[in-house]
Amino acid sequence: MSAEADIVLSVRDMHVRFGSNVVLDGLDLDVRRREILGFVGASGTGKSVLMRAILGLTPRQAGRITIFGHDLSAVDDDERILIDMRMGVLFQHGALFSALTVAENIEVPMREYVQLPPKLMRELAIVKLEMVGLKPADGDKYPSELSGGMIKRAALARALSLDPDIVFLDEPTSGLDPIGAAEFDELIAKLRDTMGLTVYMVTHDLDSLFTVADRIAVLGEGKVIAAGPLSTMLAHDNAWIKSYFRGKRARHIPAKVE
Ligand SMILES: Nc1ncnc2c1ncn2[C@@H]1O[C@H](COP(=O)(O)OP(=O)(O)OP(=O)(O)O)[C@@H](O)[C@H]1O
Repeated sequence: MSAEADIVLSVRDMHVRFGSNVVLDGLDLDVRRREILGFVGASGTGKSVLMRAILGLTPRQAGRITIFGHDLSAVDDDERILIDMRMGVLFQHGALFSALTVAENIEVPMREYVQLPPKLMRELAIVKLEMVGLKPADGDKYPSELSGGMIKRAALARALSLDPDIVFLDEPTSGLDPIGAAEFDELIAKLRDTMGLTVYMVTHDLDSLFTVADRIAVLGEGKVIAAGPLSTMLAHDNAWIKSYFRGKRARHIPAKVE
């Protein structure tokens, strides 16, 4: 496979601003098939904006997004729907519908994109629940009856509803205790290994970056200022990257340097 074919998502010269606030200023990024890419940057640098712009939820002033080989500005509505079906999203805080049960939440993308008999949708929802380590009976619960970790898992099950090729995770371990966060990281790695998923993960969680990210991209001043494995970050001389990866909080974590 050529290096180009191995790129699932590429962003070129992305510009996003809100009024005079320039957030993304000529950003380039590549995401490779089956990798777990950790995306980091100081608070407010535009990580969520970039993710939302890739998903078409935030307008961009300029830039080319190519996903699964399709230039997004050149696809028609039908092609766009097929592309959207191949992308799963876990928004920060889970964002489940509170009036729906967990199983109904997982069925939302199925109802939106494919016509399936209700019984089959329920069976598929239960398969997704089991994939993320929840029990079939959890499907009948409402989000308010779940722990924080269960909400993240349920939201992940919903992101996996249509068997996507890539999932976008916005701070998936925020709000979890260290054990819960480590279990969630393990789950993401397992799903990548078993389903061949590509994972785009915005995170502030150093443990996640040290343990499951294959590559890390750092956002600063509207651009990706560094991208590579952890070893690249640990050797980088940019001041923010140095203090983030080699600062006081990082030094206790045993690094898995390649
Ligand atoms: N809809 C919007 N309208 C106006 N400004 C916005 C909008 N969305 C984001 N911004 C601005 O874009 C900038 C980047 O925000 P963003 O949420 O992407 O940061 P982030 O890197 O994800 O931060 P954090 O790590 O704190 O979540 C901020 O200055 C924010 O105020």
